[in-house]
Amino acid sequence: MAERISLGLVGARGYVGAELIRLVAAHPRFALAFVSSRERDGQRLADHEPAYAGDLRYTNLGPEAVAGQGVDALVLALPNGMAAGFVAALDWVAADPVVVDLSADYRFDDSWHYGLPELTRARAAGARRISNPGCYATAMQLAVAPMRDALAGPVQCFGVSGYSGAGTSPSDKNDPEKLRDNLMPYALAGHIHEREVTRQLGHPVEFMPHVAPHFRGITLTANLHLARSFSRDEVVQRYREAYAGEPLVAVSDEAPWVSRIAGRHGVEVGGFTLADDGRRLVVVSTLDNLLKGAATQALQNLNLAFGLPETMGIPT
Ligand SMILES: NC(=O)C1=CN([C@@H]2O[C@H](COP(=O)(O)OP(=O)(O)OC[C@H]3O[C@@H](n4cnc5c(N)ncnc54)[C@H](OP(=O)(O)O)[C@@H]3O)[C@@H](O)[C@H]2O)C=CC1
Ligand SMILES: CC(=O)N[C@@H](CCC(=O)OP(=O)(O)O)C(=O)O
Repeated sequence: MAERISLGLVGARGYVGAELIRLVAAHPRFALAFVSSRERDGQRLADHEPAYAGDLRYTNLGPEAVAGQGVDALVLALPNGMAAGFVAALDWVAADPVVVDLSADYRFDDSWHYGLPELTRARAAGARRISNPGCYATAMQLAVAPMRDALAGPVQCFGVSGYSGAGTSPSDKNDPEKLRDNLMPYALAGHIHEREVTRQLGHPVEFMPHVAPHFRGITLTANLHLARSFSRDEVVQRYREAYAGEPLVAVSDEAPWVSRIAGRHGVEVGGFTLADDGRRLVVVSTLDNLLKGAATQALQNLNLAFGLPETMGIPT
C-alpha cells in the first residue's frame, strides 16, 4: 500500500476545517496527524466528526508547536490575519511542508501559488505554499473567465451567500434571528474578493455581497458588458469548451439554483442571458462556499501538490 501523507489542520473546529476533516477521513492517501482547536483541546475528534473513525483528539497547538510536528502537509483554516505567525514558525525551524492557507492572507502575495485549479493548475507544479481562493472569488472567476478576452468595461457581480460563509464567530451575518426573512447587504464596494478577482482576472470587477438565511451555498450573478455582439449559442459554446473535461464544473443551460448545490463539490455555471443587442451578458454561478469555495478546492490543491490525481477523494 502506498505510504500515507501526514496532514495537520489548524482551525479544525471551524466550518471549513470540519469539511476538510470529512474529506481527509475518506481520502486514500492523506492521514490526519493532528487537528488543532483551542476550544476543543483534549476532546475526541470522532465525537464531533463521525466520518472520522480513529483515536485522534483535538490539541491546542501554537505556531512553534505546529512547526515542530513534522507533517508533510499543513492546512491553515483560521480567521484572516493569523497565517503569518505559523509561516514564520515553519521558516524559523526550516520546516517545509506543503502549506495550504484558506484565509485571504496570501492571496495577494506572488511568492505563493494561487490555487484555483481550473484556471491556475498550469502554474501549480512544485508549489509548496498555496493560497486557496475566496469562496465568492471562485464563483466570480469561473463565471467570468471564459469571456475574459471579450469584456468591455467593469464586470458587476451580485453575490448572495449562505451564512456559513461568515464563519462561527458570532456576528450579524451569522445570526439566524437577524437573518430571518432578510437579505443583508454588506461591504458593497471594496470587499477583499473584489480586489482578489480584479487582480486575478486582470480586469476590473465590482462586487456587491449579501448574506441570506440559508446555511450554505453561494449564488453569483455576473453582468458582463461585451466588446462586440454575441449570440447565445456562441456564448454557451465558449463556456462548454472552456470547461470541457472539468469534473467539478457543470455548464447548464438554465440558471442554477443554490438549493441544488449545497453539499456538492463542484460549481454550476449557466443561465446565459443576452440583452437584445448581444453586448450585455448575464451569467449565474453557484457553489457550496464550504466545499468548492473552500475545503474541496483545498483538497484539489493538496492532491496536485503531491502529484496525485486532482480529484482523488472528491466525489464527482
Ligand atoms: N466559511 C466559508 O464559507 C469560507 C471560509 N474561508 C476562510 O477559511 C477560514 C476558516 O473559515 P471558517 O471555517 O468559516 O471559520 P470559523 O470561524 O468557522 O473557524 C475558525 C477556526 O479558527 C480557530 N480560531 C479562531 N480564532 C483563533 C485564534 N485567535 N487562534 C487560533 N485559532 C483560532 C477556531 O477554533 P478555536 O476557536 O477552537 O481555536 C476555528 O477552528 C477563514 O480564513 C475564512 O475566511 C474561505 C472560503 C469560504
Ligand atoms: C457571508 C460572509 O461573511 N462571507 C465572507 C466570505 C467568505 C470568507 O470566508 O472569506 P474568504 O473566502 O476571503 O476567506 C465575507 O464576505 O467575508
